[in-house]
Amino acid sequence: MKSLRLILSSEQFPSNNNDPPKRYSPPPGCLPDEDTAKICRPQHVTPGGEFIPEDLPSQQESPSSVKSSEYGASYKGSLNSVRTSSTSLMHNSDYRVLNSPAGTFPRTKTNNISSETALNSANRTFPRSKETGSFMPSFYGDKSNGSFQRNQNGDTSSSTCSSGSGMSSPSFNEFYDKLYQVRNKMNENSLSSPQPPRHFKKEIAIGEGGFGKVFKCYDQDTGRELAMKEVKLCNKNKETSKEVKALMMEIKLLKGIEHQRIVQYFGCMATEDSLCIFMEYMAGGSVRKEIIKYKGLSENVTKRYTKQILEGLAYLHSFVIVHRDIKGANILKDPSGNVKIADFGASKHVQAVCTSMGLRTATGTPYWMAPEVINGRPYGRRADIWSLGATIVEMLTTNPPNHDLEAMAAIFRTATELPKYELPKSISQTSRDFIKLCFTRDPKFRPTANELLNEPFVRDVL
Ligand SMILES: Nc1ncnc2c1ncn2[C@@H]1O[C@H](COP(=O)(O)OP(=O)(O)OP(=O)(O)O)[C@@H](O)[C@H]1O
Repeated sequence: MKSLRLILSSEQFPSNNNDPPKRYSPPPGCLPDEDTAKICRPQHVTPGGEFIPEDLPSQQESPSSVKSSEYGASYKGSLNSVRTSSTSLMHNSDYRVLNSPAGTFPRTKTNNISSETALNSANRTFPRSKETGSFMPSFYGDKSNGSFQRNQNGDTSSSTCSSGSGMSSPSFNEFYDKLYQVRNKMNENSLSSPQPPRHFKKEIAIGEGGFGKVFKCYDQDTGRELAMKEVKLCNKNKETSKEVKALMMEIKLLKGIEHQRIVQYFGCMATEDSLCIFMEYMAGGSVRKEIIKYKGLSENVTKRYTKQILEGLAYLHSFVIVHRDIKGANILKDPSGNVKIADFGASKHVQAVCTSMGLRTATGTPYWMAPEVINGRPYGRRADIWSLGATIVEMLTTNPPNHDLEAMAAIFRTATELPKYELPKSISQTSRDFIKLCFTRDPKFRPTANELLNEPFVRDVL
């Protein structure tokens, strides 16, 4: 087992892409000891794959009272480590096995990624390969698809497991119990959360993503305006129905996530030929549009948005939800110029629906993605922090790091090197330091959202 642990830890960051394939799973028949099992245990609690075991706060915080010093881990000293590339304080284990498709990947090869059009078409979400869960060539093998459930005895268990047995340690059950509580809390919240419209009028299309169009809608019973993401259902089959059901379940639960920095889901509806997801209408459109319109944002606006994104992330993370696709296009503005995080939790299901219909949903790029995500390695909430760093670069310069590279080249660069970007000369050292913190290569040393909220870059922003 010791040797297995060594393999596991040596896998964290490949120094060389030519390294031979490595696997997370122990050899057949091998029972994992507790540490190994911790890493190999199927980690996703929901079919959505957003709940990923890691160090939960000893007392799960109330979703409405996210406080700093969450999750026990501290990154203190990591700014120094960023600056000096030397050692940092150790965090508690922050490894998770990611089982589900996630993130972004190139659909088409663009010859000129630096062109606005190329980047726009390339910044959509893409399901990774089911087989590998990785954006890198499939070196790393094994991914499980754990889904969280309680058995009749009230024990928590996972429906599938990549490494087999050894899963009955009390601490695992304790851990899954905590997640179960979080899930229940969401469930409770969702009962009192806003409902989808019963009668509505579809208005103009306000945007289009990789999976369908987004329309403005008018609720004919209440007079409120909403946004509706419509995914066309064609070539339906059994698998499609299953995925649609899973999506609807997930949205029902995600309705329980209510926060001023999060775009509210209202519900979901499936008709014969389409699937509609109702959410809060954000009249200001996406930050991506603002970036393009104004050819980048000022440092002050960037700080303000960053603080608000961090507040939203801290809240999502308190539910152990990893967004996995933080980027300008998923940050939406309300009429007063405040931003909220959109598109969390459901995109994987939407991808699954489209994939089940044989649609090529592959879009997007990995420019915002953390190295551990690209490598198909265990990842968690800190992957969102890396993407936030890329989003800050996007806000300040109009493009994420490595945008001058073709998507595949960018994948390799992110997997092996620090991201390349050039900030305007006028940008302060405080901002530069903050971005570097987000780009802390080792997720163990990367700060959490709550920790970042105490950084000078955002601390005093009103
Ligand atoms: N709730 C909303 N309110 C207002 N506009 C929205 C809302 N949701 C989405 N939009 C607009 O629709 C556009 C497309 O959104 P969508 O989530 O479908 O795609 P995306 O995030 O740009 O790409 P992908 O989902 O493929 O990664 C957004 O960029 C935004 O301009």
